[in-house]
Amino acid sequence: MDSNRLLKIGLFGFGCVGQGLYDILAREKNLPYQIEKICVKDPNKVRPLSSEHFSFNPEELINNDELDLFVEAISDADEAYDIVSAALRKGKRVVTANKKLVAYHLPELIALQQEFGGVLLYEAAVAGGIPIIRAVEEFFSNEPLVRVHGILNGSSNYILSQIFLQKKPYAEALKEAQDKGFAELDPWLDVAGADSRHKLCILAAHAFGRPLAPQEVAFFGIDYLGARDLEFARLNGCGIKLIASVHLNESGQIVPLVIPALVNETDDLKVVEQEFNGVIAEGTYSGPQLFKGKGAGGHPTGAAVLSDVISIGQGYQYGYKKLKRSQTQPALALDYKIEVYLRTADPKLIDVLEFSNQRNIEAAADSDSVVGVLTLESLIKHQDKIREAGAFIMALSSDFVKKKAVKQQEAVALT
Ligand SMILES: NC(=O)C1=CN([C@@H]2O[C@H](COP(=O)(O)OP(=O)(O)OC[C@H]3O[C@@H](n4cnc5c(N)ncnc54)[C@H](OP(=O)(O)O)[C@@H]3O)[C@@H](O)[C@H]2O)C=CC1
Ligand SMILES: N[C@@H](CC=O)C(=O)O
Repeated sequence: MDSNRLLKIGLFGFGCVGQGLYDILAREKNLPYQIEKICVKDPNKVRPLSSEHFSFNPEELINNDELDLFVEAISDADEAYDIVSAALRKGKRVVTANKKLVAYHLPELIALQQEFGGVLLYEAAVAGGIPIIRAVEEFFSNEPLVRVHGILNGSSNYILSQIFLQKKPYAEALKEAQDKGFAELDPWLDVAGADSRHKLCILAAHAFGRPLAPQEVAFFGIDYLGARDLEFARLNGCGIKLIASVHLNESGQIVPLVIPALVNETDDLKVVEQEFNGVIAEGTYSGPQLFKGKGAGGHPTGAAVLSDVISIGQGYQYGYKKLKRSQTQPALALDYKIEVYLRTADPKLIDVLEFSNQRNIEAAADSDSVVGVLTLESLIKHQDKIREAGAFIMALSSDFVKKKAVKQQEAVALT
């Protein structure tokens, strides 16, 4: 292939991410890439480009052999799966930003690449503009990682910043995250922790050679955060961040979890505000390194997609080095213990969870708050009950390790 030739891109999706990529390519005129055709869904939508740029039929793009590579940036993970797997079956090169698609189908997507000779990159799917997949895949390819943890969802981090720094109500902050294009089409994915879970599953494959199925990972979010929880955090001199974390315990078993956590002033993640993400990759020898950058938004995500486009154009593909080297797949460390705070209107939930070292923090007319120790098994098993009860649960530290002194809380009136 002529290395100076303009490479033609077939783009799926022209929302926040698709337009972000388009805009960057329009500004960076020296790059030998051109978006040739864009597939979207709604024929009645008013577009910023003329109609000849668009198609409403994914197959028209997939079957167009003049296109050199594809970028998939649509909002529907199931339809994205159809598009990406069809393109890989034709041996095409594909870049996707869709974390749910990758988290649910990674082993199959790897197999499709091997069988048909296509390539799939997805840097934008985890932590937006931060090159964290490339860092754990390449920089840490030989150094064992102790832990990877951090803030992987820009919308919920934006909401928490607005609540803590600007004292805005939750609903207003969520609306802003949606208006700015940070949130998923279904924002439950962001605020309930499901989007962070998808990203954690992908990270675990590259960091520990252990692709996690989303069903294996317990997830909790900020959707039930209330005034009493904010007061509890403030009383302890802490903020709250939505943390996704994965590490191996002393027996080599894996501990994945998504859960809000208290962060104090000395926590490296405390400085990560607004739509930024922060990921700490802790190498056995290199120690902890904080990667901080914009986790959502058209330009940061478009830039990550563009980096993949350029890399794929230059022949790069993931080596899945740790995955290929791993002899056995670590089991979940079900007996792993984690210190948490729980506030619930259903006192029976506290009994069901089987806390150890339980201490009562507050008994109010409408809810009880306790701190204590729960096992990973209890969190996995009872996560639906916790959600259904509308309870708010958070870890007492962002790495689940450092013990925190928790002050007794006076009853505070809900505002
Ligand atoms: N927003 C962000 O900051 C980030 C988003 N992502 C991921 O990137 C992807 C896109 O997100 P985002 O740009 O925010 O989403 P938007 O909702 O802004 O845009 C989605 C686009 O997908 C198109 N679309 C939906 N279904 C289909 C379909 N079946 N066929 C063709 N086109 C379709 C829509 O078409 P139409 O215009 O006709 O409605 C729209 O153009 C998602 O997977 C998201 O999780 C990843 C990182 C960051
Ligand atoms: N909705 C996501 C977008 C990027 O992945 C987020 O808020 O982080």
